[in-house]
Amino acid sequence: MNLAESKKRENRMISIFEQIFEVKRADIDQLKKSLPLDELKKMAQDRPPCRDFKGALTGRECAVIAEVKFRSPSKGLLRAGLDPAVVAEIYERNGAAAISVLTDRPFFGGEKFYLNVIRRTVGLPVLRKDFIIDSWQVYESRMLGADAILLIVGMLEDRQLREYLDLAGTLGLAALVEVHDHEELERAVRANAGIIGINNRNLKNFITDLNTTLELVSSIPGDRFVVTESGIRSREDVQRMMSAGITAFLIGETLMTAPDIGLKLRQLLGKEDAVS
Ligand SMILES: O=C(O)c1ccccc1NCC(=O)[C@H](O)[C@H](O)COP(=O)(O)O
Repeated sequence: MNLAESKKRENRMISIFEQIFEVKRADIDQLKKSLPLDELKKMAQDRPPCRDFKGALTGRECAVIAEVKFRSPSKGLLRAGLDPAVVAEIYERNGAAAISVLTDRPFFGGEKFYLNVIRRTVGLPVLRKDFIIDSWQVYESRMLGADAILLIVGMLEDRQLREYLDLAGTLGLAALVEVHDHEELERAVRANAGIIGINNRNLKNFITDLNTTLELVSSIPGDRFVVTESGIRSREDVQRMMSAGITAFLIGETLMTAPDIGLKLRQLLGKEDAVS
């Protein structure tokens, strides 16, 4: 790809990222009208306690957060005709530590109700993977049955990041705070994020590069838990990250496009012989 082509691609991708933001904003404004915050807060309070997301990841040599992701802006359709609960059950049976669920419909083919359905099917903690840009969505995540939420630093101001982190904590939700470069990492650390996800995917041009994790990991204080996200394709990729001290991996596309999802997960975990 020459420079002009790469610039063109980046501009096209930025516009998708902006579109995601606009669609979310409009969606939330609409939802707030049909479900006022006070009502939502009551519904969120009535939920059973959250499962321990961080606890599920710690103490393992290799913990995979396996993602239920049917399509993506970068790759289009990843998998059709599979029940999300069946996918989650395969993940649990084959050694996943937690499940990540895309709840965005227009760009990722997800649904909010998947959270509850999956949580009732498996015993693992469930991460809501969406674009959180309003505190309303933090309450909504709790109401929908999430045990953890994703906060993307690049989409939030410092004030929002702190507010949503505090709110998540108050509601019993864990927060995976996602960064892609040094500046975002510094902001996440300053905001006191306990679980930091390094996204190997550049959300402006969608290029994935595992070196992103290798470059950032040494700047993360030792008291924070690190997850590497996106672009992990093989056991070799996992081992490369493990040599840098990474023990937790968020993996979507590689699992969702595998002919045998359970086998692929076992291979990534280095347990090819496990019973499916
Ligand atoms: O996956 C995309 O194309 C994408 C595009 C724009 C914003 C976010 C995107 N993905 C969300 C994720 O963070 C991934 O689903 C997750 O890290 C897993 O990545 P992968 O294993 O590469 O599917």
